[in-house]
Amino acid sequence: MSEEIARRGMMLVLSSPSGAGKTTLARRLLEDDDGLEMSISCTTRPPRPGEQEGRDYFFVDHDRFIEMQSQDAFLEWAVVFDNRYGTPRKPVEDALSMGRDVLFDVDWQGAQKLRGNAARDVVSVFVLPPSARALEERLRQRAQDHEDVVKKRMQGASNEIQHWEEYDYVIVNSDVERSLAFLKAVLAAERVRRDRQTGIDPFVKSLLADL
Ligand SMILES: Nc1nc2c(ncn2[C@@H]2O[C@H](COP(=O)(O)OP(=O)(O)O)[C@@H](O)[C@H]2O)c(=O)[nH]1
Ligand SMILES: Nc1ncnc2c1ncn2[C@@H]1O[C@H](COP(=O)(O)OP(=O)(O)O)[C@@H](O)[C@H]1O
Repeated sequence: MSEEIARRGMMLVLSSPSGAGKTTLARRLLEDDDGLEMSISCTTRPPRPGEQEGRDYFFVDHDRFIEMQSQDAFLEWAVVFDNRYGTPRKPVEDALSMGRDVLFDVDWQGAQKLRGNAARDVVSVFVLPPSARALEERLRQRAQDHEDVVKKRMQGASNEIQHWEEYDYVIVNSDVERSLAFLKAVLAAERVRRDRQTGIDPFVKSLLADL
């Protein structure tokens, strides 16, 4: 059984313009997959209604964020829509060393930095909205951001989408169930990549020895 064979954990990176649906997809994927854990970022952005400390983000003030930067506590960090966002280093390193997979919801800058640190371990997926109108509707339907925040995110969408070609996989998120099925397929296929299965070589050797 392939489950018994040791392998390195992967970093599954999801990016999209704000509102395309990556948070929704990430939550669903985490519910259905025990081998995957979320990298919870720190942010200086204020919490939205319903967001929980330690589940959605660690909400920190600007000074604390700068302090963490100076302590090298982030695997990567970036400024997005005037706020700072950063990936705490330790939980990711611990999970990967235990062969667990880690899911990241980061922008194109974060994806570039993670690839720069560990290209072999990164599998990246870009999520596109089916249309500009759908994106705007989703941003408004979320109804948790003020109008000027929605406008800023619509304006930022083209900038984020410019980077779609840097990603391994691209999913047009028309229907959540369909997109989720694609994401699960990516995860399943990437888990059985030969070079990710560190235990496959000794396994094959012992198999051959028993023949
Ligand atoms: N580089 C980087 N980007 C992040 C991090 N956490 C969140 N982001 C990105 O910051 C952007 C804004 O996130 P957020 O304010 O939660 O709004 P959302 O786009 O509607 O989910 C999104 O593109 C996220 O992917 C992080 O730790 N590092
Ligand atoms: N495939 C989809 N079809 C319709 N609405 C969607 C779809 N995916 C997400 N949404 C909705 O769009 C809004 C933005 O989704 P969210 O996951 O918060 O996006 P992101 O994390 O990319 O900013 C939410 O209200 C969510 O319920």
